[in-house]
Amino acid sequence: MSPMARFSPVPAATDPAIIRNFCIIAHIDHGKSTLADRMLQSTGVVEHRNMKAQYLDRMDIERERGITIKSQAVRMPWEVDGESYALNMIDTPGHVDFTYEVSRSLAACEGAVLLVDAAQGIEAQTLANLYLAMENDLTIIPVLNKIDLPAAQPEKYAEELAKLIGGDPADVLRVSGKTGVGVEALLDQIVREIPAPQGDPNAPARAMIFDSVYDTYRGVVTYVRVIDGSLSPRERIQMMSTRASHELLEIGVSSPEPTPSKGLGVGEVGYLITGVKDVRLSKVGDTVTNLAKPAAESLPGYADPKPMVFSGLYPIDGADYPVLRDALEKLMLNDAALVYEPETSAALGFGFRVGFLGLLHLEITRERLEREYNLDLISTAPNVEYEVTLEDKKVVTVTNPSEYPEGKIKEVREPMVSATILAPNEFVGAIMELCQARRGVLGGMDYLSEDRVEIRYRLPLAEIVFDFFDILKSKTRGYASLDWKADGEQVADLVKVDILLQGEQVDAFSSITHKDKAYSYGVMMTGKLRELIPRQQFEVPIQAAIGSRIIARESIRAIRKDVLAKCYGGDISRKRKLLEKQKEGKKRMKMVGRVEVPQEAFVAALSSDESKDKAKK
Ligand SMILES: Nc1nc2c(ncn2[C@@H]2O[C@H](COP(=O)(O)OP(=O)(O)OP(=O)(O)O)[C@@H](O)[C@H]2O)c(=O)[nH]1
Repeated sequence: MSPMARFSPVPAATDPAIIRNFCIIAHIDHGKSTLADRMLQSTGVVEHRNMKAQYLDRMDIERERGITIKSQAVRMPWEVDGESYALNMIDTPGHVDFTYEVSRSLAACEGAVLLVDAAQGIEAQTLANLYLAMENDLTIIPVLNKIDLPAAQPEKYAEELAKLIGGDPADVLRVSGKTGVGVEALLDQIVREIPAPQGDPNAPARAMIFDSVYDTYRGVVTYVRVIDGSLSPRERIQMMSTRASHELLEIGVSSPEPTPSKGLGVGEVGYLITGVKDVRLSKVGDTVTNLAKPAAESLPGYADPKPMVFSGLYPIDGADYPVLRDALEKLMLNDAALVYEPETSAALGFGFRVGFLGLLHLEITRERLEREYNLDLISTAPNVEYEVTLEDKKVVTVTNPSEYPEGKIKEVREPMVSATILAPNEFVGAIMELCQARRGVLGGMDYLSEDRVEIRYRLPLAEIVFDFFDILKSKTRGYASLDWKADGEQVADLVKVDILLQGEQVDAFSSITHKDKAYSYGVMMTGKLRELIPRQQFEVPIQAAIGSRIIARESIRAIRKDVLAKCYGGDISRKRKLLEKQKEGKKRMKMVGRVEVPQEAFVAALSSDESKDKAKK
């Protein structure tokens, strides 16, 4: 059958009975975006010749890295037994940093396609997403993808999947997003199994915002799912959390290009444009209602995304500070999860302390700043947020090691996560060893099948957020998968390690670490700096210290050479020339006390190898 054979136009007035709202949930790389592409083709909304891989991933970075960052919603027509239906598909991101996007998308659906790679089986985010879908009472359609792969084991994994959600392995659909096999049967199944949306068409309008995106030409485009009532163009709407009202300039559906419509009714998914310029005014999780006839109660919202990782961003060239400030302001219009505030560092000058959802979010933001705004940036070593209680009971929140209070400290609390790791049995020992070394506490262990195990640990966020996943992957030959979520905080034995150059503290290198790891951080950093800082006219001691106690020490020997030595002839103009030349070179140096530190030393010392690996992915 040709891809166009089953095409029928989107029905004009959408009766909720023919609407199906669904999302595709999966572990990263199990093929969501590829399957979404194939559905767009099968339903005829994207013609074959216009098709490009990952149609819905519009940002350059998304395409290059092959990952989905922003969710998208598309409406597709589909016919079953001679009846026309409107399917709203919401594509969701898969990386753990963006879990909050998944939960928002789920709340807009009645059903979810649970996609599992037929060559990999269930992974940690398969479970995490499945649990999220179950919490939202969604109908789950289990599907094995990539059955075209020679390594696919559909029988084995159908059984695993059926056992997990309760059902018959024969009911697990088998598809290939690559070849298109089984995709039409899946679309039929979506129509048959996922319930039509229910809502009161005569009630005051209530629509839930599940995404909002900044567009340079159109301002903020807000994606909503209508629960009750309807919204029409030109009416005034109200955001229920802030009571702010706006005029609806345009309303429509994405199919997949934005197509204006006469309105959106119960169960429909579409977009709104109000001329608002800041995504924070169109908050995800908020309820949109009609200003003239407002709803009494808003829909249950979801939590605001909370930044987990903080890092200082500094322009290498101090003159770029205003460019960085404007760039962050613009990025924030499009990224409600990004938070920042100005900060100054004695070593690095003026910059910003920025909060991110995770390391991938940090890397992507930094890359966008450098690429889209032509900036060269130094990012300081990332850290989590600590809560410090002083002897006088005052509580200080620390997102930057240099803010760590000097006074008498009663206790320090650090954020914790509960982590789930899935791996083949043979790696249990290696995984436990790693988690133990990261101060983890075993929560439990379950066998999913005879050769796959789910291990649960409670760990400090700081131990898991930076290089944990890379190490886990290498210890398990790439077989383990990891998912985690925030899980309160705990009191811990933490200290601040300072790095001193010739007795002068360099704030950019300070770090908050567990007491047991302070020594190794000190040794690592002093060693790195000894390599990176050139020799000076005098000897430079490099020390690592906790308070006034020195825990590691290196030193850079002095150079003997005196630049003026060769001018003993006393020619004053030659002397001056030499000194001028030296001054030029010094411009690219930062002075820390009397020590000249080249800009590159900061960049190299602060860029950990693991973040470079991430950037390559
Ligand atoms: N052989 C084969 N490869 C597939 C199939 N579906 C996807 N792939 C490949 O699997 C990889 C990941 O696919 P994506 O569609 O980008 O995965 P995703 O789940 O959307 O990834 P995120 O958006 O990052 O969560 C790509 O290299 C695809 O080409 C399939 O049915 N068969």
